[in-house]
Amino acid sequence: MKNHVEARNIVKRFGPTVALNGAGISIKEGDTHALVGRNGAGKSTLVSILTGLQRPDEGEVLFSGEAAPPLADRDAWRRRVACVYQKSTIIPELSVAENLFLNRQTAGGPIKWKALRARAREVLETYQVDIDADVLAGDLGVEQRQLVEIARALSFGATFIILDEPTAQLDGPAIERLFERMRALREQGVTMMFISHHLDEVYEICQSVSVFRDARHIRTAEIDDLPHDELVSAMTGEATATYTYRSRTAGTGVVLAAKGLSLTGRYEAVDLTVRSGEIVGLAGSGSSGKVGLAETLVGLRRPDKGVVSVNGTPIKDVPSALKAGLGFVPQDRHHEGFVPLLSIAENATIPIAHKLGRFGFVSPASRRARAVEMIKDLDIKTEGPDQPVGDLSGGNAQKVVLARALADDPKALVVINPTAGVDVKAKQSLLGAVEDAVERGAGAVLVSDELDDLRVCDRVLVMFHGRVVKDVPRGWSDHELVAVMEGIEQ
Ligand SMILES: Nc1ncnc2c1ncn2[C@@H]1O[C@H](COP(=O)(O)OP(=O)(O)OP(=O)(O)O)[C@@H](O)[C@H]1O
Repeated sequence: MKNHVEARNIVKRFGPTVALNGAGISIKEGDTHALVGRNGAGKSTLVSILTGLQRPDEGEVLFSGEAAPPLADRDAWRRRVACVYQKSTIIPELSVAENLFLNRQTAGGPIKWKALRARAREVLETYQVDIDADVLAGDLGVEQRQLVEIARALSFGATFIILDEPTAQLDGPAIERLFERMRALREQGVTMMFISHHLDEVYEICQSVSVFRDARHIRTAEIDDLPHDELVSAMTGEATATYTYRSRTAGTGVVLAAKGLSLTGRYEAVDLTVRSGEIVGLAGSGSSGKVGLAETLVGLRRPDKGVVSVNGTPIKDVPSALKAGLGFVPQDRHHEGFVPLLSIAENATIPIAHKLGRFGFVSPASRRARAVEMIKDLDIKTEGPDQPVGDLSGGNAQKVVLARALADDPKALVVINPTAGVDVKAKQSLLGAVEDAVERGAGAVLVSDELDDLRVCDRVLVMFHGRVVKDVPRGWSDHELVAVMEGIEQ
């Protein structure tokens, strides 16, 4: 079989950072090929080069043995390759039909809306996407948005699709549906590159894999020839021990409490207490209400009924929650998590600004010193504390968000999917940092779609259709927890 896609000897620099250093990839026609590597290894940079969004400083890209088109010829690129990005490129204010035909070269003249809608319906039908072309894209969930993006990609004629962490925001059943679709696409001859930090997914859906480390290509193998531990050591350059979950005894002081909390359409009648020295997990499927509940606990949402108190103080919004001693990692780090133009030092230390200097003055030196400490603790890959967070790789930006939540030595901590987009090894430092904070006396709520994250919890509250249905103590099996999450068992 010929190679469908090849990148050879790619060098890409961003100022002093070498994001790709002579790296390459070669993907066989019809393969679903994984690209794996630690945060900052250069995966997204390769994606931007393979999709013609960035020009490499050196090296070349070939499609079916032919040189890639000039960067300016967007349509020629769209016919060869498409990408479903981590961050949706769908425009929420437009309808699904408009999104499908966005940027498409038309014969000129005014847009014919009726014809456009009809063509959109045809595209959706061809690719078996069961979504109304007239609805606003902003009203679609993550899963549906991805399907629209995939249909859009295929309708340009692309036979190579890159899926950049497509599962990061999906729950278990939605991931399975995505995999079903990927298998069907593969049967139709579509070649795919799949990026994920979940190695079990790589083993489930891919036939071959390339590993990048520190801007270089390390290894390519058939998936069956590369056992899990070898894959992890290719990624990290060392043997990595499995995480040891620590045991602890909760204190008596309640640091976070909710009583009779309800928010119409999201969750109902929730009572919750978190004590100092304990981690309480919140688990449930996408529609369980867990994220809505967590967002209420931090003051991002106002409940219709009930009260939340942090350290005994009732809160009404985010500032009052922070003042009462809360630290939190939001679900959508791109919107609420950090300020991209500010440096790591500034982002990571915003909540401790009042502690670092006297009379409200934060000395750049102490801010820098604290940031350097956090960069080391959380293993953030960066040029240094003065680098803007917007320039960091996705996973490293996520670490800055956690660093910020922890900076003020919070009494109560609420973290929503803190390890999303974070590599295998870095996950351990993040979970370790949460466990450290709890050992220092904080109480934490950890909301996660990942069973491995939930294992650090002393108990897990499982939500189903807006209600807490079970309080599961430590020591559960995957099967047991999933059965409760899916409403099969109580
Ligand atoms: N626009 C930019 N300006 C400066 N540096 C950048 C820019 N984009 C990427 N980098 C740097 O290039 C390196 C590679 O980043 P890249 O986003 O490709 O990593 P990644 O493998 O996709 O990581 P992740 O798993 O966290 O998404 C990182 O050190 C990053 O900080």
